Amino acid sequence: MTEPDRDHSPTASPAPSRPGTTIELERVTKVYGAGALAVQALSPISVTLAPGQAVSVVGPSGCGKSTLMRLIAGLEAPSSGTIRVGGRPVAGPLEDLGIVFQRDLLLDWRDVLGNVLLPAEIKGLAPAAARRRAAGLLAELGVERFAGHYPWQLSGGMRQRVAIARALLPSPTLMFLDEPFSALDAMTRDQMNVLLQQVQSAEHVTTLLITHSILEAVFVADRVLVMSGRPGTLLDDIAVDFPRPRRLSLRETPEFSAIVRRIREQFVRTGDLVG
Ligand SMILES: Nc1ncnc2c1ncn2[C@@H]1O[C@H](COP(=O)(O)OP(=O)(O)OP(=O)(O)O)[C@@H](O)[C@H]1O
Repeated sequence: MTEPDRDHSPTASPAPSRPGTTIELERVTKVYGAGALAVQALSPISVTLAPGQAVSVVGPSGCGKSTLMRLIAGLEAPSSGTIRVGGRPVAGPLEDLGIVFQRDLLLDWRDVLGNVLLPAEIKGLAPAAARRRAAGLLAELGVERFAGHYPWQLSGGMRQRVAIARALLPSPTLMFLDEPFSALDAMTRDQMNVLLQQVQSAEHVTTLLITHSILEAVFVADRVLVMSGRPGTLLDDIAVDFPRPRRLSLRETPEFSAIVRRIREQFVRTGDLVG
């Protein structure tokens, strides 16, 4: 099925008035297992993400990107160091968080609207307001015409749009995306990059995007964290202040290319990329 062709207005549904949430990491490490079988996934990482900031994390396979995300989300505990979200130490799974994975995990027996409304049912949100919010998000993501379709009737890109709408339904202040577009074809992925930065701006949600794609990392984010190979630590922290909304033609500019080159050069230096 082809992607719907429409103008994705970032103002299609009202942005929440709350700002995103601050994330602070102080000398966070993670070791899996013990003794001879121990795997040091993360070396000490210290970083602070500002409310509403869109941050990409890019790094070689196995460097601990997903581990970092799971630690911040409270799905696993760090081996040492502290993580604070909204000023409070993370002590368990965060509630005020929408997560999008590479596999969309949509329920095949629920239509699109039913999938998007799932968090409202789980959290006991007011049904009428939840339906209004769902309709606004589906419009913002360009899939409102598919509200009554089932996931198996949608393309991969449309399924991920629905997964993003579902993650954002309760208006979380945090959204984490772990390789959300890596299973999509190149053109759909480009389109999803444009859409994601529009939605992120409209929703003012503090966003963490885990990706292998340097182009995607730079295009979508206000800031790119570059990680070294395992044990992962921060090699670089780059501000990306191109105005929004961004168009794909941004990728052709010398300024964009300079940031991409800077990141590539780090990986060539560490031997994670052939120069
Ligand atoms: N539950 C676990 N038990 C043991 N080792 C683990 C566990 N989870 C991750 N690891 C190891 O920790 C390291 C980092 O894994 P992680 O999945 O965070 O990396 P990643 O950068 O997200 O990788 P990829 O880009 O390939 O998805 C890897 O060596 C992995 O094998």
